[in-house]
Amino acid sequence: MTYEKELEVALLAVQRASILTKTVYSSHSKGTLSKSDSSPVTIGDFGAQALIIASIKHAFPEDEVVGEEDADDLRKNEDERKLVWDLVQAAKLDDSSAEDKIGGPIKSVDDMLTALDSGRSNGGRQGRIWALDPIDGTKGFLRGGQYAVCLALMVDGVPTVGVIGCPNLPIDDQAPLDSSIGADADDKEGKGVLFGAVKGEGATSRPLSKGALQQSKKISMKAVPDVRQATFCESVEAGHSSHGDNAAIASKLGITKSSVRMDSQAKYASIARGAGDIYLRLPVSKSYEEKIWDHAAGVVLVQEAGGEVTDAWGKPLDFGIGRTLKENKGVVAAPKDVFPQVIEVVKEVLGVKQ
Ligand SMILES: Nc1ncnc2c1ncn2[C@@H]1O[C@H](COP(=O)(O)O)[C@@H](O)[C@H]1OP(=O)(O)O
Ligand SMILES: [Mg+2]
Repeated sequence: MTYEKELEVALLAVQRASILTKTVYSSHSKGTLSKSDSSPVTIGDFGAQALIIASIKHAFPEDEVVGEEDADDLRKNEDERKLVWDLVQAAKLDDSSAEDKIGGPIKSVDDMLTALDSGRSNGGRQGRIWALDPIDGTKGFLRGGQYAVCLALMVDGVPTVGVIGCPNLPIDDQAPLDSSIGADADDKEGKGVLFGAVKGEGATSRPLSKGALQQSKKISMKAVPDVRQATFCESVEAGHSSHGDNAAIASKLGITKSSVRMDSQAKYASIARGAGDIYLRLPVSKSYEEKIWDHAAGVVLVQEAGGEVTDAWGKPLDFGIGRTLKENKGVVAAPKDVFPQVIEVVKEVLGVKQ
């Protein structure tokens, strides 16, 4: 198998960071830091990014990382720095040989800040670059809903390895999907999934709490013989994806079931394992540029599970031009057999609006 070590390191790194996020999620304050309401951040975001970058740099020192966060705030604020350091020290895998593969614990506060700051790559078309969202769907995280820890390796601008940790999704790949799925504060038995995929090698899921590679099961998208029966997923936040356009598209496709709303790349993961079928993310603001870390891992997962992903005009997503998908608008993901039908209707609905 190609990229075997990359997949293993990414799975272990995301597993360890997910353990960290779960402790923050179950705390009363959810680690909220006083930043903007539109783009919230928690101590969990900083801790998870530091742990994951330290893992990558241990295994692949030459690789670059595009990470959502940096260490500027923690360098200025001693109290926040201490909170994150305590979190980072406490997050450990059960298995010490697995810990060794990702470099063991971070040794000092300085090493933590250096790791956190190593996510400043500008991305690009050449070489090996990881895209990292330590907590994707922070609004869902704060609301007590879905969130995801997302990591992808891009090789020459192409998402090639994708790993997503979803602490609040049911382990059961077949569990019926609705907007309230897993959205309870309890850390119930049966929750927490770790998804992985390598280009050309397929996609898998396994319980997040026992991340042994042997436990992985192959996942694939569901066949959709009649698009009218499809389940479509969209953002909870109306500011991230136009609920109106999504509804118009569903109605033109003859879909009568209401949408499943969930935060984060848990949507990509859910359709990849056939719990849902279609993911629509239609632009609300003309100026917003989607970030590569919000999509790279999800795209590998869906492609490897038998799906197709493009922007709202049917253009391939271009991950090779920097930290954002600036040449694309919106995202549409669906199983290959119904994709042409879906994208035609998306273009029709958006075209009518122009
Ligand atoms: N106007 C916007 N359009 C699309 N996505 C957005 C917009 N503003 C923020 N986001 C991003 O959407 C992601 C969450 O998506 P979802 O709705 O699928 O949960 C977040 O990473 C968030 O970025 P940020 O973390 O910078 O706020
Ligand atoms: Mg995000």
